[in-house]
Amino acid sequence: MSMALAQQLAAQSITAVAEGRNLQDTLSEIRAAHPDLSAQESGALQDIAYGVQRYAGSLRFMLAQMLNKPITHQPLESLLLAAMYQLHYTRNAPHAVVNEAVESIAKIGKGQFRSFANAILRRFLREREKLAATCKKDDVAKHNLPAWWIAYLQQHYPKHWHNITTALQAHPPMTLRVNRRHSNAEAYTEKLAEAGIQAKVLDEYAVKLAEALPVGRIPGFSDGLVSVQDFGAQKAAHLLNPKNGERILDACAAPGGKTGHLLELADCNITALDIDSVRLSRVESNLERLGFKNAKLICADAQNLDTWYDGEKFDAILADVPCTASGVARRNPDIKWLRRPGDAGKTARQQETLLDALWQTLTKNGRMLLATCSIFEEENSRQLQNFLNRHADAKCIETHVYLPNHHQDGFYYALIQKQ
Ligand SMILES: C[S@@+](CC[C@H](N)C(=O)[O-])C[C@H]1O[C@@H](n2cnc3c(N)ncnc32)[C@H](O)[C@@H]1O
Repeated sequence: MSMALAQQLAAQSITAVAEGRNLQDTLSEIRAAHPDLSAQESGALQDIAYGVQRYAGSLRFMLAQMLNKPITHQPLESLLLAAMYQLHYTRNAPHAVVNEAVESIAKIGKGQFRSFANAILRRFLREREKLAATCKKDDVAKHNLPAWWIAYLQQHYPKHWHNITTALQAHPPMTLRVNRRHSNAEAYTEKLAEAGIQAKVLDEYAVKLAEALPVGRIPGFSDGLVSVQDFGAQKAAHLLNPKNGERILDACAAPGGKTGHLLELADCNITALDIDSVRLSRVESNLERLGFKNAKLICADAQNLDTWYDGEKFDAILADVPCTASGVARRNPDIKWLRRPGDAGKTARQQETLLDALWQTLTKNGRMLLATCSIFEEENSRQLQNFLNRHADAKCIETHVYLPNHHQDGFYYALIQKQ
């Protein structure tokens, strides 16, 4: 494999995120432009690209400690960060990492950065333990979160903020939901053990793998025996509690993790809606894999009722509305650096319009579950309160805040009933 290529492409992704672009989309574009990447190169690209975002606070801080003035050339900084990540967090041969990065950097501009890059990376090799120790003195470097985000957590979660920051920089767990129509967590864990895969039972139908695996290696995945779904996300369908024969709307359904779970729980009539046709096609393939053929899939903007609603009310609605995704930032670590302090307020206003439209389609005594994968209160408790203030016929039945920890991501749920 060419380490230089993986490093260069990862550096491209670091530059893209620094310019405000989403990492996942950027990596899809990079892969599409390099169809000949080997599986190993693609894996290395993924590891460096995600790793740098996960630890960008400390990597940038350590880089700054070695500079007299900030680097203003983004591609140069990106290649240095990619190499520093490899030196500090991977087992790649250090001298190969440095040599490849210096050669790539030498090709930037007129080659004026070669000796500078060589000096920086060799110094990092010698002094990285000492530099890493200095990260403890800087909050952004220590928690790998922007200062405003740390301040927000300290203010809103005075008892838990430290655990949250620790969870947000860890690698996310890989959790499976066992399809109750076929098996359960105990029995499936035995199947995993036979395949030499270590796992822990979290509840009757949830299993956490000791290590993340490609889905192709998960026994029974392609036959719908299990789905990959975070433990916190698995709470949603239980809270909505679907019953046989009910008419249920999954209003923001893609990629269909919760749609499949609702159908595993009851033989209900599901309408799964999503604004994004590409993402909606993933709902279709997920349901097909699980063997559910009767869901009605609609590509539409849920708030434009004229375009999709047939006038027949729903017994229950899952409103898994788009949000800042602050609760799942460890799965998409670029989010930490892309979000801005006012973003939760902005998404909350978009959610508001969506929730008001959906409320009109709910039957009397019906229930709507407001769900977000956020830990920002604007999108959660404040959103709920504002909703209750606007709708005299709405009553909150229960709320749940799941903070990110070693078992689950961060989620918020509010079950609201129509009076
Ligand atoms: C948090 S994700 C949903 C995750 C999904 N419920 C699951 O469990 O797999 C939010 C989804 O809302 C969709 N969305 C955003 N705005 C929408 C709108 N106005 N109408 C319908 N879907 C929308 C997005 O395309 C995205 O797929």
